[in-house]
Amino acid sequence: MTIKSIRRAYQVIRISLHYGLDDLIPSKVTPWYFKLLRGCLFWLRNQHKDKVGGERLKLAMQELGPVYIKFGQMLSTRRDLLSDEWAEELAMLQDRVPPFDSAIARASIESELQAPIEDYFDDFEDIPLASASISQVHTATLKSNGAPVVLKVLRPDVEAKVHADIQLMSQTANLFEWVLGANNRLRPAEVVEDYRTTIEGELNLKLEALNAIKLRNNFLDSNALYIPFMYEELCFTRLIVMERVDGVPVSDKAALEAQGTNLKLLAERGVELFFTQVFRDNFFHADMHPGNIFVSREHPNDPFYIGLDCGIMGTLTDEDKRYLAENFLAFFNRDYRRIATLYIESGWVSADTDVSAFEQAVKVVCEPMFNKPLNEISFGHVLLELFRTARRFDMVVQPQLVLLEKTLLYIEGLGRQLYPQLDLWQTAKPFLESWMAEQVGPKAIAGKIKQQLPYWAEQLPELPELVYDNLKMGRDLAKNNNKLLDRYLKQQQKAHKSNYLLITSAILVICGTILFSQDATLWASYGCVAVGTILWILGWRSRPKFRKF
Ligand SMILES: Nc1ncnc2c1ncn2[C@@H]1O[C@H](COP(=O)(O)OP(=O)(O)OP(=O)(O)O)[C@@H](O)[C@H]1O
Repeated sequence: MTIKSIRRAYQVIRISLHYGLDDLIPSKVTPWYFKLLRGCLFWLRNQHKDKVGGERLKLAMQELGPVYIKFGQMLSTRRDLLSDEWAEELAMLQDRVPPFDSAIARASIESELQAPIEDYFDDFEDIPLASASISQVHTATLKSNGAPVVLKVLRPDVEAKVHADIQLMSQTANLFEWVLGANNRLRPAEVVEDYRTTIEGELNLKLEALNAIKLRNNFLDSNALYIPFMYEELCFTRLIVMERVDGVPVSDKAALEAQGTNLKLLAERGVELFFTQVFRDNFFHADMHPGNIFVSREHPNDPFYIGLDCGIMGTLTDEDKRYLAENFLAFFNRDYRRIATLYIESGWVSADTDVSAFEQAVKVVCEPMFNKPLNEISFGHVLLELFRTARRFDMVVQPQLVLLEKTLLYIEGLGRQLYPQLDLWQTAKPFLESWMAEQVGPKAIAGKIKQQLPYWAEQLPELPELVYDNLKMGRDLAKNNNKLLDRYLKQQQKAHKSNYLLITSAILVICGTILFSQDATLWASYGCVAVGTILWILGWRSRPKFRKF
Protein backbone atom coordinates (compact mmCIF):
# COMPACT_ATOMS: atom_id res chain seq x y z
CA MET A 1 0.00 0.00 0.00
CA THR A 2 1.36 3.38 -1.01
CA ILE A 3 0.72 6.75 0.67
CA LYS A 4 -1.34 7.68 -2.39
CA SER A 5 -3.62 4.69 -2.05
CA ILE A 6 -4.06 5.30 1.71
CA ARG A 7 -5.02 8.91 0.96
CA ARG A 8 -7.50 7.77 -1.67
CA ALA A 9 -8.98 5.18 0.73
CA TYR A 10 -9.45 7.91 3.34
CA GLN A 11 -11.08 10.15 0.73
CA VAL A 12 -13.50 7.35 -0.23
CA ILE A 13 -14.40 6.74 3.45
CA ARG A 14 -14.80 10.47 4.06
CA ILE A 15 -17.12 11.02 1.11
CA SER A 16 -19.10 7.84 1.84
CA LEU A 17 -19.72 8.90 5.45
CA HIS A 18 -20.44 12.46 4.40
CA TYR A 19 -23.29 11.22 2.22
CA GLY A 20 -24.38 8.68 4.80
CA LEU A 21 -23.78 5.66 2.58
CA ASP A 22 -23.08 3.64 5.74
CA ASP A 23 -26.77 4.09 6.68
CA LEU A 24 -27.69 2.17 3.57
CA ILE A 25 -26.29 -1.06 5.06
CA PRO A 26 -29.04 -2.64 7.18
CA SER A 27 -28.02 -2.25 10.81
CA LYS A 28 -28.55 -5.94 11.59
CA VAL A 29 -25.70 -6.86 9.22
CA THR A 30 -23.44 -3.97 10.20
CA PRO A 31 -20.65 -5.48 12.33
CA TRP A 32 -19.59 -3.82 15.57
CA TYR A 33 -16.21 -2.65 14.18
CA PHE A 34 -18.00 -0.72 11.38
CA LYS A 35 -20.16 0.97 13.97
CA LEU A 36 -17.05 1.74 16.05
CA LEU A 37 -15.21 3.24 13.05
CA ARG A 38 -18.22 5.31 12.14
CA GLY A 39 -18.46 6.51 15.77
CA CYS A 40 -14.79 7.58 15.74
CA LEU A 41 -15.34 9.55 12.55
CA PHE A 42 -18.54 11.16 13.85
CA TRP A 43 -17.73 14.61 12.44
CA LEU A 44 -17.79 13.21 8.91
CA ARG A 45 -21.24 11.68 9.32
CA ASN A 46 -24.26 12.14 7.10
CA GLN A 47 -24.80 15.74 6.09
CA HIS A 48 -27.58 14.84 3.66
CA LYS A 49 -30.21 13.18 5.82
CA ASP A 50 -32.97 14.93 3.89
CA LYS A 51 -32.05 13.15 0.63
CA VAL A 52 -33.11 9.67 -0.42
CA GLY A 53 -30.58 6.82 -0.68
CA GLY A 54 -30.24 6.83 -4.48
CA GLU A 55 -29.56 10.53 -4.61
CA ARG A 56 -26.93 10.30 -1.85
CA LEU A 57 -25.17 7.52 -3.72
CA LYS A 58 -25.27 9.57 -6.92
CA LEU A 59 -23.79 12.65 -5.21
CA ALA A 60 -21.05 10.58 -3.58
CA MET A 61 -20.08 9.02 -6.89
CA GLN A 62 -20.08 12.38 -8.63
CA GLU A 63 -17.62 13.65 -6.01
CA LEU A 64 -15.44 10.54 -6.12
CA GLY A 65 -14.59 11.16 -9.75
CA PRO A 66 -14.67 9.58 -13.21
CA VAL A 67 -14.12 5.92 -12.33
CA TYR A 68 -16.94 6.02 -9.79
CA ILE A 69 -19.15 8.03 -12.14
CA LYS A 70 -18.77 5.36 -14.79
CA PHE A 71 -19.36 2.70 -12.13
CA GLY A 72 -22.57 4.49 -11.12
CA GLN A 73 -23.65 4.61 -14.76
CA MET A 74 -23.01 0.91 -15.08
CA LEU A 75 -24.91 0.22 -11.85
CA SER A 76 -27.83 2.22 -13.21
CA THR A 77 -28.20 -0.41 -15.92
CA ARG A 78 -28.22 -3.23 -13.36
CA ARG A 79 -31.94 -3.05 -12.76
CA ASP A 80 -31.85 -6.65 -11.68
CA LEU A 81 -29.91 -5.42 -8.61
CA LEU A 82 -31.31 -1.96 -7.95
CA SER A 83 -34.81 -0.62 -7.61
CA ASP A 84 -36.06 1.59 -10.45
CA GLU A 85 -35.77 4.76 -8.31
CA TRP A 86 -32.12 4.11 -7.51
CA ALA A 87 -31.33 3.17 -11.10
CA GLU A 88 -32.96 6.37 -12.38
CA GLU A 89 -30.94 8.51 -9.95
CA LEU A 90 -27.66 6.89 -11.00
CA ALA A 91 -28.52 7.18 -14.70
CA MET A 92 -28.36 10.96 -14.22
CA LEU A 93 -24.60 10.83 -13.53
CA GLN A 94 -22.81 12.95 -16.10
CA ASP A 95 -19.54 11.75 -17.55
CA ARG A 96 -18.50 15.16 -18.90
CA VAL A 97 -15.33 16.39 -17.23
CA PRO A 98 -13.11 19.45 -17.82
CA PRO A 99 -10.82 18.95 -20.82
CA PHE A 100 -7.14 18.29 -20.34
CA ASP A 101 -4.48 20.57 -21.79
CA SER A 102 -4.32 20.37 -25.59
CA ALA A 103 -0.48 20.40 -25.38
CA ILE A 104 -0.75 17.06 -23.52
CA ALA A 105 -3.20 15.78 -26.12
CA ARG A 106 -0.82 16.79 -28.92
CA ALA A 107 2.15 15.11 -27.20
CA SER A 108 0.14 11.94 -26.67
CA ILE A 109 -1.05 11.86 -30.30
CA GLU A 110 2.48 12.43 -31.62
CA SER A 111 3.86 9.71 -29.40
CA GLU A 112 1.34 7.22 -30.88
CA LEU A 113 1.91 8.39 -34.46
CA GLN A 114 5.68 8.63 -33.86
CA ALA A 115 5.54 11.76 -36.01
CA PRO A 116 4.46 15.39 -35.72
CA ILE A 117 0.71 15.97 -36.02
CA GLU A 118 1.31 18.16 -39.09
CA ASP A 119 2.69 15.14 -40.98
CA TYR A 120 -0.80 13.60 -40.99
CA PHE A 121 -3.33 16.32 -40.23
CA ASP A 122 -4.26 19.90 -41.12
CA ASP A 123 -6.44 22.17 -38.98
CA PHE A 124 -5.99 20.23 -35.74
CA GLU A 125 -8.43 21.92 -33.32
CA ASP A 126 -6.94 22.49 -29.87
CA ILE A 127 -10.32 23.02 -28.26
CA PRO A 128 -11.78 19.53 -27.89
CA LEU A 129 -15.15 18.62 -29.35
CA ALA A 130 -15.88 16.53 -26.26
CA SER A 131 -14.08 15.52 -23.12
CA ALA A 132 -15.04 12.46 -21.10
CA SER A 133 -13.49 10.54 -18.23
CA ILE A 134 -11.48 8.16 -20.39
CA SER A 135 -10.76 10.16 -23.50
CA GLN A 136 -10.96 13.45 -25.32
CA VAL A 137 -12.08 14.08 -28.90
CA HIS A 138 -10.43 16.63 -31.25
CA THR A 139 -11.30 17.51 -34.83
CA ALA A 140 -8.87 17.84 -37.77
CA THR A 141 -8.69 17.14 -41.49
CA LEU A 142 -6.59 14.45 -43.08
CA LYS A 143 -3.56 15.81 -44.89
CA SER A 144 -3.69 13.08 -47.55
CA ASN A 145 -7.24 13.75 -48.83
CA GLY A 146 -8.70 16.65 -46.85
CA ALA A 147 -11.34 14.41 -45.23
CA PRO A 148 -12.80 15.73 -41.96
CA VAL A 149 -11.86 13.41 -39.10
CA VAL A 150 -11.94 13.18 -35.33
CA LEU A 151 -9.07 12.01 -33.14
CA LYS A 152 -10.01 10.25 -29.92
CA VAL A 153 -7.13 10.21 -27.46
CA LEU A 154 -6.89 8.68 -23.98
CA ARG A 155 -6.49 10.97 -20.97
CA PRO A 156 -2.96 11.14 -19.54
CA ASP A 157 -2.32 8.54 -16.82
CA VAL A 158 -5.88 7.30 -17.10
CA GLU A 159 -4.74 3.65 -16.99
CA ALA A 160 -2.92 4.08 -13.65
CA LYS A 161 -5.84 6.02 -12.13
CA VAL A 162 -8.40 3.46 -13.26
CA HIS A 163 -6.31 0.56 -11.98
CA ALA A 164 -5.75 2.21 -8.58
CA ASP A 165 -9.46 2.99 -8.15
CA ILE A 166 -10.56 -0.43 -9.33
CA GLN A 167 -8.10 -2.07 -6.95
CA LEU A 168 -9.57 -0.15 -4.04
CA MET A 169 -13.12 -0.88 -5.17
CA SER A 170 -12.30 -4.53 -5.44
CA GLN A 171 -10.81 -4.63 -1.91
CA THR A 172 -13.86 -2.80 -0.54
CA ALA A 173 -16.18 -5.18 -2.38
CA ASN A 174 -14.34 -8.18 -0.94
CA LEU A 175 -14.67 -6.67 2.52
CA PHE A 176 -18.43 -6.24 2.02
CA GLU A 177 -18.67 -9.74 0.65
CA TRP A 178 -17.09 -10.98 3.85
CA VAL A 179 -19.29 -8.79 6.07
CA LEU A 180 -22.53 -9.63 4.26
CA GLY A 181 -21.74 -13.33 4.02
CA ALA A 182 -21.54 -15.66 1.03
CA ASN A 183 -25.30 -15.79 0.48
CA ASN A 184 -25.86 -12.09 0.01
CA ARG A 185 -27.80 -11.13 -3.10
CA LEU A 186 -25.85 -7.97 -3.94
CA ARG A 187 -22.65 -9.88 -4.71
CA PRO A 188 -20.45 -6.75 -4.65
CA ALA A 189 -17.28 -8.59 -5.70
CA GLU A 190 -19.01 -9.95 -8.79
CA VAL A 191 -20.38 -6.53 -9.73
CA VAL A 192 -16.96 -4.90 -9.40
CA GLU A 193 -15.31 -7.67 -11.46
CA ASP A 194 -17.88 -7.11 -14.17
CA TYR A 195 -17.09 -3.40 -14.13
CA ARG A 196 -13.36 -4.08 -14.22
CA THR A 197 -13.75 -6.07 -17.45
CA THR A 198 -15.81 -3.31 -19.03
CA ILE A 199 -13.61 -0.39 -18.10
CA GLU A 200 -10.36 -2.17 -18.90
CA GLY A 201 -11.76 -2.88 -22.38
CA GLU A 202 -12.48 0.84 -22.78
CA LEU A 203 -8.85 1.66 -22.04
CA ASN A 204 -7.84 0.01 -25.32
CA LEU A 205 -9.03 2.29 -28.10
CA LYS A 206 -7.68 -0.06 -30.76
CA LEU A 207 -10.26 -2.60 -29.61
CA GLU A 208 -12.97 0.02 -30.04
CA ALA A 209 -11.72 0.71 -33.59
CA LEU A 210 -11.77 -3.00 -34.47
CA ASN A 211 -15.30 -3.34 -33.09
CA ALA A 212 -16.40 -0.32 -35.14
CA ILE A 213 -14.89 -1.83 -38.30
CA LYS A 214 -16.73 -5.09 -37.73
CA LEU A 215 -20.05 -3.40 -37.00
CA ARG A 216 -19.62 -1.07 -39.99
CA ASN A 217 -19.01 -4.07 -42.28
CA ASN A 218 -22.11 -5.81 -40.91
CA PHE A 219 -24.23 -2.77 -41.81
CA LEU A 220 -22.55 -1.59 -45.01
CA ASP A 221 -25.69 -2.17 -47.07
CA SER A 222 -28.07 -1.08 -44.34
CA ASN A 223 -30.38 1.91 -44.50
CA ALA A 224 -30.78 1.84 -40.72
CA LEU A 225 -27.29 2.27 -39.26
CA TYR A 226 -24.12 4.08 -40.26
CA ILE A 227 -20.82 3.60 -38.43
CA PRO A 228 -18.05 6.10 -39.23
CA PHE A 229 -15.08 4.85 -41.22
CA MET A 230 -12.00 4.05 -39.10
CA TYR A 231 -8.55 4.92 -40.44
CA GLU A 232 -7.10 1.66 -39.22
CA GLU A 233 -3.50 2.53 -40.00
CA LEU A 234 -3.89 5.52 -37.62
CA CYS A 235 -5.53 3.53 -34.81
CA PHE A 236 -3.51 2.56 -31.74
CA THR A 237 -4.14 1.67 -28.10
CA ARG A 238 -4.21 5.32 -26.99
CA LEU A 239 -5.37 7.02 -30.20
CA ILE A 240 -7.93 6.35 -32.90
CA VAL A 241 -8.78 8.38 -35.98
CA MET A 242 -12.17 8.17 -37.67
CA GLU A 243 -14.41 9.91 -40.15
CA ARG A 244 -16.16 12.94 -38.69
CA VAL A 245 -19.92 12.58 -38.89
CA ASP A 246 -22.71 15.04 -38.41
CA GLY A 247 -26.14 14.24 -37.01
CA VAL A 248 -28.88 15.25 -34.59
CA PRO A 249 -28.51 13.76 -31.09
CA VAL A 250 -31.18 11.09 -30.79
CA SER A 251 -32.40 12.56 -27.50
CA ASP A 252 -33.21 15.88 -29.21
CA LYS A 253 -36.73 15.01 -30.30
CA ALA A 254 -37.63 18.66 -30.92
CA ALA A 255 -34.80 19.00 -33.46
CA LEU A 256 -35.80 15.73 -35.12
CA GLU A 257 -39.39 16.92 -35.40
CA ALA A 258 -38.26 20.30 -36.69
CA GLN A 259 -36.37 18.70 -39.58
CA GLY A 260 -39.38 16.48 -40.36
CA THR A 261 -37.82 13.11 -39.43
CA ASN A 262 -40.13 10.16 -39.88
CA LEU A 263 -40.16 9.19 -36.21
CA LYS A 264 -42.26 6.06 -36.70
CA LEU A 265 -39.78 4.65 -39.18
CA LEU A 266 -36.86 5.72 -37.00
CA ALA A 267 -38.35 4.01 -33.93
CA GLU A 268 -39.01 0.81 -35.89
CA ARG A 269 -35.51 0.86 -37.30
CA GLY A 270 -34.10 1.01 -33.78
CA VAL A 271 -35.85 -2.21 -32.77
CA GLU A 272 -34.99 -3.77 -36.14
CA LEU A 273 -31.33 -2.88 -35.59
CA PHE A 274 -31.27 -4.53 -32.21
CA PHE A 275 -32.73 -7.80 -33.43
CA THR A 276 -30.50 -7.83 -36.52
CA GLN A 277 -27.41 -7.34 -34.40
CA VAL A 278 -28.40 -10.02 -31.90
CA PHE A 279 -30.03 -12.68 -34.06
CA ARG A 280 -28.35 -12.20 -37.46
CA ASP A 281 -24.83 -11.03 -36.54
CA ASN A 282 -24.47 -12.08 -32.93
CA PHE A 283 -22.55 -8.84 -32.34
CA PHE A 284 -24.37 -5.95 -30.74
CA HIS A 285 -23.52 -2.43 -29.64
CA ALA A 286 -23.98 -2.56 -25.88
CA ASP A 287 -23.27 1.04 -24.92
CA MET A 288 -26.29 2.67 -26.47
CA HIS A 289 -26.66 5.85 -24.51
CA PRO A 290 -27.89 9.10 -26.08
CA GLY A 291 -24.35 10.55 -26.40
CA ASN A 292 -23.43 7.68 -28.69
CA ILE A 293 -26.39 7.77 -31.07
CA PHE A 294 -27.16 10.41 -33.65
CA VAL A 295 -29.71 10.62 -36.45
CA SER A 296 -28.95 11.57 -40.06
CA ARG A 297 -29.84 15.12 -41.13
CA GLU A 298 -30.39 14.35 -44.81
CA HIS A 299 -33.51 12.54 -46.16
CA PRO A 300 -35.67 12.95 -43.01
CA ASN A 301 -38.19 10.61 -44.59
CA ASP A 302 -35.66 7.82 -44.71
CA PRO A 303 -33.71 8.43 -41.50
CA PHE A 304 -30.86 6.29 -40.24
CA TYR A 305 -28.88 6.09 -37.01
CA ILE A 306 -25.24 7.03 -36.69
CA GLY A 307 -23.52 4.95 -34.03
CA LEU A 308 -20.40 6.04 -32.16
CA ASP A 309 -18.24 4.53 -29.45
CA CYS A 310 -18.11 0.79 -30.05
CA GLY A 311 -16.08 0.25 -26.87
CA ILE A 312 -18.58 -2.19 -25.35
CA MET A 313 -20.01 -4.87 -27.63
CA GLY A 314 -22.00 -7.96 -26.70
CA THR A 315 -22.21 -11.45 -28.17
CA LEU A 316 -24.32 -14.45 -27.21
CA THR A 317 -23.64 -18.14 -27.62
CA ASP A 318 -26.12 -20.21 -29.65
CA GLU A 319 -27.18 -21.81 -26.37
CA ASP A 320 -27.93 -18.42 -24.81
CA LYS A 321 -29.95 -17.42 -27.86
CA ARG A 322 -31.95 -20.64 -27.77
CA TYR A 323 -32.68 -20.34 -24.05
CA LEU A 324 -33.65 -16.71 -24.54
CA ALA A 325 -36.03 -17.50 -27.37
CA GLU A 326 -37.54 -20.34 -25.34
CA ASN A 327 -37.91 -18.02 -22.37
CA PHE A 328 -39.92 -15.58 -24.47
CA LEU A 329 -42.02 -18.40 -25.91
CA ALA A 330 -42.73 -19.86 -22.49
CA PHE A 331 -43.55 -16.38 -21.19
CA PHE A 332 -46.08 -15.67 -23.97
CA ASN A 333 -47.46 -19.14 -23.31
CA ARG A 334 -47.72 -18.36 -19.59
CA ASP A 335 -45.83 -21.57 -18.96
CA TYR A 336 -44.02 -20.49 -15.81
CA ARG A 337 -42.98 -24.02 -14.94
CA ARG A 338 -41.11 -24.15 -18.23
CA ILE A 339 -39.38 -20.83 -17.47
CA ALA A 340 -38.24 -22.19 -14.11
CA THR A 341 -36.90 -25.41 -15.66
CA LEU A 342 -35.19 -23.47 -18.47
CA TYR A 343 -33.24 -21.47 -15.92
CA ILE A 344 -32.10 -24.70 -14.32
CA GLU A 345 -31.31 -26.48 -17.61
CA SER A 346 -29.23 -23.54 -18.79
CA GLY A 347 -27.28 -23.55 -15.52
CA TRP A 348 -28.24 -19.91 -14.84
CA VAL A 349 -29.63 -21.05 -11.48
CA SER A 350 -28.37 -24.05 -9.58
CA ALA A 351 -29.79 -27.53 -10.14
CA ASP A 352 -31.05 -27.80 -6.56
CA THR A 353 -33.33 -24.73 -6.89
CA ASP A 354 -36.87 -25.32 -5.66
CA VAL A 355 -38.66 -25.42 -9.03
CA SER A 356 -42.14 -24.90 -7.61
CA ALA A 357 -41.12 -21.89 -5.54
CA PHE A 358 -39.28 -20.43 -8.52
CA GLU A 359 -42.27 -21.08 -10.80
CA GLN A 360 -44.55 -19.33 -8.30
CA ALA A 361 -42.23 -16.31 -8.04
CA VAL A 362 -42.04 -16.04 -11.85
CA LYS A 363 -45.82 -16.25 -12.07
CA VAL A 364 -46.26 -13.44 -9.56
CA VAL A 365 -44.17 -11.02 -11.62
CA CYS A 366 -45.21 -12.15 -15.12
CA GLU A 367 -48.94 -12.62 -14.79
CA PRO A 368 -49.77 -8.90 -14.28
CA MET A 369 -47.94 -8.10 -17.53
CA PHE A 370 -50.75 -9.78 -19.44
CA ASN A 371 -53.10 -7.03 -18.34
CA LYS A 372 -51.66 -5.11 -21.28
CA PRO A 373 -52.22 -5.90 -24.97
CA LEU A 374 -49.53 -8.09 -26.55
CA ASN A 375 -48.07 -5.27 -28.66
CA GLU A 376 -47.31 -3.24 -25.55
CA ILE A 377 -45.38 -5.93 -23.72
CA SER A 378 -41.73 -4.95 -23.64
CA PHE A 379 -39.26 -7.76 -24.27
CA GLY A 380 -36.69 -5.90 -22.17
CA HIS A 381 -39.09 -5.61 -19.27
CA VAL A 382 -39.91 -9.32 -19.43
CA LEU A 383 -36.22 -10.18 -19.28
CA LEU A 384 -35.59 -7.70 -16.51
CA GLU A 385 -38.36 -9.12 -14.32
CA LEU A 386 -37.20 -12.67 -14.99
CA PHE A 387 -33.61 -11.81 -14.06
CA ARG A 388 -34.74 -9.96 -10.95
CA THR A 389 -36.72 -12.98 -9.86
CA ALA A 390 -33.93 -15.37 -10.73
CA ARG A 391 -31.49 -13.34 -8.66
CA ARG A 392 -33.62 -14.07 -5.62
CA PHE A 393 -32.91 -17.70 -6.43
CA ASP A 394 -29.17 -17.03 -6.64
CA MET A 395 -28.87 -16.74 -10.40
CA VAL A 396 -25.25 -16.69 -11.47
CA VAL A 397 -24.76 -13.36 -13.24
CA GLN A 398 -24.47 -13.73 -16.99
CA PRO A 399 -22.73 -10.49 -18.08
CA GLN A 400 -23.66 -11.05 -21.73
CA LEU A 401 -27.34 -11.34 -20.82
CA VAL A 402 -27.20 -8.29 -18.59
CA LEU A 403 -25.76 -6.34 -21.56
CA LEU A 404 -28.50 -7.67 -23.77
CA GLU A 405 -31.26 -6.82 -21.32
CA LYS A 406 -29.95 -3.30 -20.77
CA THR A 407 -29.62 -2.68 -24.54
CA LEU A 408 -33.07 -4.07 -25.23
CA LEU A 409 -34.62 -1.91 -22.51
CA TYR A 410 -32.85 1.12 -23.88
CA ILE A 411 -33.84 0.50 -27.50
CA GLU A 412 -37.46 -0.16 -26.61
CA GLY A 413 -37.53 2.93 -24.37
CA LEU A 414 -35.99 5.02 -27.14
CA GLY A 415 -38.47 3.66 -29.68
CA ARG A 416 -41.42 4.50 -27.43
CA GLN A 417 -39.99 7.95 -26.74
CA LEU A 418 -39.64 8.68 -30.46
CA TYR A 419 -42.98 7.15 -31.39
CA PRO A 420 -45.25 6.28 -28.46
CA GLN A 421 -47.56 4.00 -30.53
CA LEU A 422 -44.64 1.76 -31.57
CA ASP A 423 -45.82 -1.86 -31.90
CA LEU A 424 -42.91 -3.80 -30.47
CA TRP A 425 -44.24 -7.23 -31.33
CA GLN A 426 -44.95 -6.42 -35.02
CA THR A 427 -41.52 -4.82 -35.37
CA ALA A 428 -39.65 -7.67 -33.78
CA LYS A 429 -41.67 -10.42 -35.49
CA PRO A 430 -39.83 -10.63 -38.86
CA PHE A 431 -36.50 -11.05 -37.10
CA LEU A 432 -37.72 -13.71 -34.72
CA GLU A 433 -39.42 -15.41 -37.67
CA SER A 434 -36.32 -15.61 -39.77
CA TRP A 435 -34.27 -16.73 -36.78
CA MET A 436 -36.77 -19.47 -36.02
CA ALA A 437 -36.77 -20.43 -39.72
CA GLU A 438 -33.04 -20.92 -39.41
CA GLN A 439 -33.56 -23.06 -36.34
CA VAL A 440 -36.18 -25.34 -37.85
CA GLY A 441 -35.85 -24.90 -41.65
CA PRO A 442 -34.22 -27.38 -44.06
CA LYS A 443 -30.95 -25.45 -44.15
CA ALA A 444 -30.68 -25.78 -40.40
CA ILE A 445 -31.34 -29.51 -40.62
CA ALA A 446 -28.50 -30.03 -43.09
CA GLY A 447 -26.20 -27.81 -41.03
CA LYS A 448 -27.08 -29.57 -37.80
CA ILE A 449 -26.46 -33.03 -39.23
CA LYS A 450 -23.02 -32.01 -40.39
CA GLN A 451 -22.18 -30.29 -37.14
CA GLN A 452 -23.64 -32.80 -34.73
CA LEU A 453 -22.90 -36.14 -36.36
CA PRO A 454 -20.03 -37.14 -34.03
CA TYR A 455 -22.08 -36.09 -30.99
CA TRP A 456 -25.19 -37.99 -32.07
CA ALA A 457 -23.14 -41.08 -32.86
CA GLU A 458 -22.02 -41.02 -29.23
CA GLN A 459 -25.49 -40.27 -27.88
CA LEU A 460 -27.38 -42.71 -30.09
CA PRO A 461 -28.72 -44.92 -27.29
CA GLU A 462 -30.27 -41.87 -25.62
CA LEU A 463 -31.63 -40.38 -28.81
CA PRO A 464 -35.24 -41.54 -28.56
CA GLU A 465 -35.47 -40.17 -25.03
CA LEU A 466 -34.01 -36.82 -26.05
CA VAL A 467 -36.39 -36.56 -28.96
CA TYR A 468 -39.25 -37.51 -26.67
CA ASP A 469 -38.24 -34.77 -24.22
CA ASN A 470 -38.22 -32.18 -26.96
CA LEU A 471 -41.52 -33.32 -28.38
CA LYS A 472 -43.05 -33.40 -24.94
CA MET A 473 -41.84 -29.90 -24.33
CA GLY A 474 -43.46 -28.89 -27.60
CA ARG A 475 -46.69 -30.63 -26.60
CA ASP A 476 -46.73 -28.93 -23.22
CA LEU A 477 -46.34 -25.59 -24.89
CA ALA A 478 -48.91 -26.43 -27.54
CA LYS A 479 -51.62 -26.67 -24.89
CA ASN A 480 -51.74 -22.97 -25.29
CA ASN A 481 -54.42 -21.59 -27.53
CA ASN A 482 -52.19 -18.87 -28.93
CA LYS A 483 -52.25 -19.46 -32.70
CA LEU A 484 -48.80 -18.13 -33.32
CA LEU A 485 -47.17 -20.40 -30.79
CA ASP A 486 -49.17 -23.36 -32.01
CA ARG A 487 -47.82 -22.96 -35.50
CA TYR A 488 -44.31 -22.51 -34.30
CA LEU A 489 -44.52 -25.57 -32.07
CA LYS A 490 -45.93 -27.73 -34.83
CA GLN A 491 -43.08 -26.68 -37.05
CA GLN A 492 -40.65 -27.47 -34.29
CA GLN A 493 -42.13 -30.93 -33.69
CA LYS A 494 -41.93 -31.66 -37.40
CA ALA A 495 -38.35 -30.46 -37.42
CA HIS A 496 -37.43 -32.71 -34.49
CA LYS A 497 -38.99 -35.70 -36.20
CA SER A 498 -37.33 -34.95 -39.48
CA ASN A 499 -33.99 -34.26 -37.76
CA TYR A 500 -34.19 -37.59 -35.98
CA LEU A 501 -34.87 -39.50 -39.19
CA LEU A 502 -32.17 -37.68 -41.14
CA ILE A 503 -29.56 -38.11 -38.42
CA THR A 504 -30.36 -41.81 -38.01
CA SER A 505 -30.21 -42.30 -41.79
CA ALA A 506 -26.82 -40.59 -41.97
CA ILE A 507 -25.50 -42.79 -39.15
CA LEU A 508 -26.80 -45.95 -40.89
CA VAL A 509 -25.18 -44.97 -44.19
CA ILE A 510 -21.88 -44.31 -42.41
CA CYS A 511 -22.12 -47.65 -40.57
CA GLY A 512 -22.84 -49.37 -43.91
CA THR A 513 -19.80 -47.78 -45.49
CA ILE A 514 -17.57 -48.76 -42.57
CA LEU A 515 -18.83 -52.37 -42.68
CA PHE A 516 -18.22 -52.45 -46.41
CA SER A 517 -14.66 -51.11 -46.07
CA GLN A 518 -13.90 -53.72 -43.40
CA ASP A 519 -15.01 -56.58 -45.65
CA ALA A 520 -17.94 -57.41 -43.39
CA THR A 521 -20.84 -59.41 -44.77
CA LEU A 522 -22.24 -57.62 -47.75
CA TRP A 523 -25.89 -57.99 -46.74
CA ALA A 524 -25.21 -56.14 -43.49
CA SER A 525 -23.61 -53.16 -45.21
CA TYR A 526 -26.20 -53.05 -48.03
CA GLY A 527 -28.94 -53.40 -45.40
CA CYS A 528 -27.64 -50.41 -43.46
CA VAL A 529 -27.40 -48.27 -46.60
CA ALA A 530 -30.87 -49.34 -47.81
CA VAL A 531 -32.59 -48.66 -44.47
CA GLY A 532 -30.61 -45.42 -44.18
CA THR A 533 -31.81 -44.33 -47.62
CA ILE A 534 -35.45 -45.08 -46.79
CA LEU A 535 -35.19 -43.14 -43.53
CA TRP A 536 -33.52 -40.27 -45.38
CA ILE A 537 -36.44 -40.10 -47.86
CA LEU A 538 -38.94 -40.20 -44.99
CA GLY A 539 -37.01 -37.56 -43.06
CA TRP A 540 -36.69 -35.31 -46.07
CA ARG A 541 -40.39 -35.59 -46.91
CA SER A 542 -41.42 -34.84 -43.35
CA ARG A 543 -39.23 -31.76 -42.98
CA PRO A 544 -41.24 -28.64 -42.04
CA LYS A 545 -42.04 -26.07 -44.66
CA PHE A 546 -41.47 -22.86 -42.86
CA ARG A 547 -44.49 -20.63 -42.98
CA LYS A 548 -44.92 -17.08 -41.85
CA PHE A 549 -46.91 -16.71 -38.65
N1 LIG B 1 -16.79 10.37 -35.49
C1 LIG B 1 -17.30 11.41 -34.83
N2 LIG B 1 -17.83 12.45 -35.51
C2 LIG B 1 -18.36 13.51 -34.85
N3 LIG B 1 -18.39 13.64 -33.52
C3 LIG B 1 -17.88 12.65 -32.78
C4 LIG B 1 -17.29 11.49 -33.39
N4 LIG B 1 -16.85 10.67 -32.42
C5 LIG B 1 -17.15 11.27 -31.25
N5 LIG B 1 -17.76 12.45 -31.46
C6 LIG B 1 -18.27 13.40 -30.43
O1 LIG B 1 -17.53 13.18 -29.24
C7 LIG B 1 -18.42 12.76 -28.18
C8 LIG B 1 -17.70 11.72 -27.31
O2 LIG B 1 -17.36 10.61 -28.13
P1 LIG B 1 -17.34 9.12 -27.55
O3 LIG B 1 -18.67 8.80 -27.03
O4 LIG B 1 -16.77 8.24 -28.57
O5 LIG B 1 -16.30 9.35 -26.35
P2 LIG B 1 -16.21 8.67 -24.94
O6 LIG B 1 -15.00 9.24 -24.31
O7 LIG B 1 -16.27 7.20 -25.09
O8 LIG B 1 -17.49 9.19 -24.19
P3 LIG B 1 -18.49 8.35 -23.28
O9 LIG B 1 -17.64 7.61 -22.30
O10 LIG B 1 -19.36 9.41 -22.66
O11 LIG B 1 -19.24 7.45 -24.22
C9 LIG B 1 -19.65 12.23 -28.88
O12 LIG B 1 -20.80 12.35 -28.07
C10 LIG B 1 -19.71 13.13 -30.10
O13 LIG B 1 -20.32 14.35 -29.76
